[in-house]
Amino acid sequence: MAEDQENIAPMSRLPRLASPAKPSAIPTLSTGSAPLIGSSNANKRKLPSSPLAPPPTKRSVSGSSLGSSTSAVGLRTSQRKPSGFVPTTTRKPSSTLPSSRPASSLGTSTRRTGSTGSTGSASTSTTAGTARTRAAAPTTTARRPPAAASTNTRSASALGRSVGPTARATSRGVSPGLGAVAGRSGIGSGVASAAQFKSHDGRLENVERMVGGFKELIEREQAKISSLQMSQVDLQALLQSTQNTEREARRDLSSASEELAALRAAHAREVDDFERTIARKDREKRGMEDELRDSRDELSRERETIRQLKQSLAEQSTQHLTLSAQLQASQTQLTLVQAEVERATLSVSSMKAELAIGLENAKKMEAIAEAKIKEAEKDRDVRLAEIEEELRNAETIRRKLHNQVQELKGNIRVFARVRPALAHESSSPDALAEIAYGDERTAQETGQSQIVVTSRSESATGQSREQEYPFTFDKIFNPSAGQQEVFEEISMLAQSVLDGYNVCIFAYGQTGSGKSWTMEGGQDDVNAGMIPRAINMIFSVSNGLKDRGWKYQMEGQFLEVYNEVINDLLGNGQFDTKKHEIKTVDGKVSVTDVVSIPLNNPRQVSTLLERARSRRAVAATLMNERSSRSHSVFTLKVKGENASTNEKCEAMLNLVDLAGSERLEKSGAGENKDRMKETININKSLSALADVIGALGSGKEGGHVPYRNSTLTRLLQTSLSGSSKTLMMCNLSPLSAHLGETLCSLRFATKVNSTVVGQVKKQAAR
Ligand SMILES: Nc1ncnc2c1ncn2[C@@H]1O[C@H](COP(=O)(O)OP(=O)(O)OP(=O)(O)O)[C@@H](O)[C@H]1O
Repeated sequence: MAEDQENIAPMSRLPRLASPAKPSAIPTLSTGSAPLIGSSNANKRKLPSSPLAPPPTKRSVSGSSLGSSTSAVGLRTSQRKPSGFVPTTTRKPSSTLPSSRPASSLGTSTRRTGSTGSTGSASTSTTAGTARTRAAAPTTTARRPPAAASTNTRSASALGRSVGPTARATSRGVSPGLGAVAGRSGIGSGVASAAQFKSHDGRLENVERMVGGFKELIEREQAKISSLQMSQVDLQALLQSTQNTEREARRDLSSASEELAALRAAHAREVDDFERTIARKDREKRGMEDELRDSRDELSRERETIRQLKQSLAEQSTQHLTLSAQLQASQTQLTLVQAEVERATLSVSSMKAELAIGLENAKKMEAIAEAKIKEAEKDRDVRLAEIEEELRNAETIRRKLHNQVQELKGNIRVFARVRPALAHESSSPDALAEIAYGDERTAQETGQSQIVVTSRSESATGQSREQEYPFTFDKIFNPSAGQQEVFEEISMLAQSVLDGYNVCIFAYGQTGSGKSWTMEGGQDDVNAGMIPRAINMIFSVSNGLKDRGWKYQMEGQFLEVYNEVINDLLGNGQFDTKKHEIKTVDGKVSVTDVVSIPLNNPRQVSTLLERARSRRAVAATLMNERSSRSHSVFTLKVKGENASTNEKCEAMLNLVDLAGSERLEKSGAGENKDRMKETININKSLSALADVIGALGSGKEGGHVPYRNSTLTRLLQTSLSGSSKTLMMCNLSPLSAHLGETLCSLRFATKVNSTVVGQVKKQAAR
């Protein structure tokens, strides 16, 4: 049954394979055999992947018969590209031509053929297994073509056997099968069966022919496969050897590379060493060059030195000759000198002996002299003490005499001073007044100086009238007298303050006559006025009196009387707003609330004067651009104490710069009420001063003296009383235009000069 089924199965398939409806069996078979061919072509299909594979057009041009075309294709391919397989297989030996693949493919194709043509799968499997076994054989026996041929023969016979039984089975099976079919159909139609048998036979023949063709084809393919396998083996061997060669080459290359790297490193090291060596050599070379240069320089210097030495040697040789001659002469002279020295040595010895005796005598004389010097020094000290005593006595006598002279001269003395004409005033000769001065010698003999002022005028009848006005004073200074000359005359008076006498010096005169110049003077030392000079002198004398035991304390104040009101010129602020009153306590006049500055040196005085000057009320008038419209009073209070003689004294020096004494119409103040008031007050105070002096000069003991008529006379009361020494400096203008005022001043001064005021008294400190 199984066998029948096996036989029937192929039969049922055959019509599909070679159906009469399909006139062309080959095309049908070729379609049905596609797997076989495809299997064969599977190998071929891989070939086109090779660059050497034939173009597909050629394959399509193959013949219409499958066997012939396939064979032709296979043959053409193998014939056309016998060597083309080598590279292809060489490239893809494992994928393109696996050793087991042909067998497998063949087996597959055989199986399919078997499944197509045979009726039993067992036989097909066996055939296939045989085919696989045989197909595998060429792999191992690839190098034995005859064996392959026999294998092909066996394969072919195997195929033949597999086909044979099939055919036989078919022939056997058909009959029973057909019989059974015929039997079952009940139609015993011999004609139809015979025709079918004939048709089957024809088909079988065709199939057998095709099988024969397939066999040939398979054999050719197997031969090709064998040759390919052989090529593959060769190629694999070649590949193996190539790989080995490559590995060796790589190893060689790697070792060569390592060697090359080592060589390069060594080379680099050598290059570095070489470069370092070159650099070192360069440095050495430069050093050597420098040394060479130095050596050359040294050599040239040495040569120069040698040349100079040679020259010097030549010169010295010449000198040597000269010196040798001189030496010889000197030696001769030395001999003479030595003889002389010997003689001198002898005389020195004798002189030394004399000197020793002389020294002895000198020492004795020195001792005597020292004793005499000490004696003389003692005598000198005694004498000095005597002289100092005499000096002190003389000083005391001098001061007594001085004061006696002052007393004899009278306690009010009058000096007159004519200022020089200023630059702008002496342009015309008529500008100056005619003023004559008495003889200097006569003045020294008599102690009185004369000044004569000549006044020229015309009478009503037109006759020229000339009148001389002579005046005599204690001292008259002409325009050429300087500040120092004037001060020398008043210094003894000012110095009296240190002896305890009140002293008052005031400058009187019209505006612009030189009062301020006389009292304060200019800024420099040469032109310094009476105030700074008197204070300097007092400081200087007081310092000198320190040796005689006197110590002095001094303080200064500076007041101004303006319009009968007292201003403190040393007060605080720009203007003095305090009201000051004059009080008389114990016969001493003092002013309330005024600043009194202790003075320790003359520099403080100059600062004080400057401060007072800046605060002083100065108003411009027609007469003098720096006209002072107030009286200024500088007071220096002096307290002295002598510890050795236990004497004490206290006195004050008043230095007064009076306001201008001109008449009202001359000052030009008539047009200005303030100026008029100033002038009235100035004239009032000056006339009060004249009245006081007149009263004092009247000689009436205990008579009334109008001190209270003006602030000025009240302020100067102490200095104007009989107990003080007073000096009036009458300042005069040299201008003819001021002649009238000059005569007025001279008359006022004469009045004062004629005043004899009591006895000067020394002020004892209380
Ligand atoms: N002896 C002198 N030598 C040189 N110049 C003098 C002399 N006396 C005065 N003068 C000059 O004359 C001018 C007037 O002098 P000063 O101001 O002293 O006059 P005064 O009498 O003080 O006037 P006033 O009353 O207005 O203050 C000043 O310019 C001063 O420098």
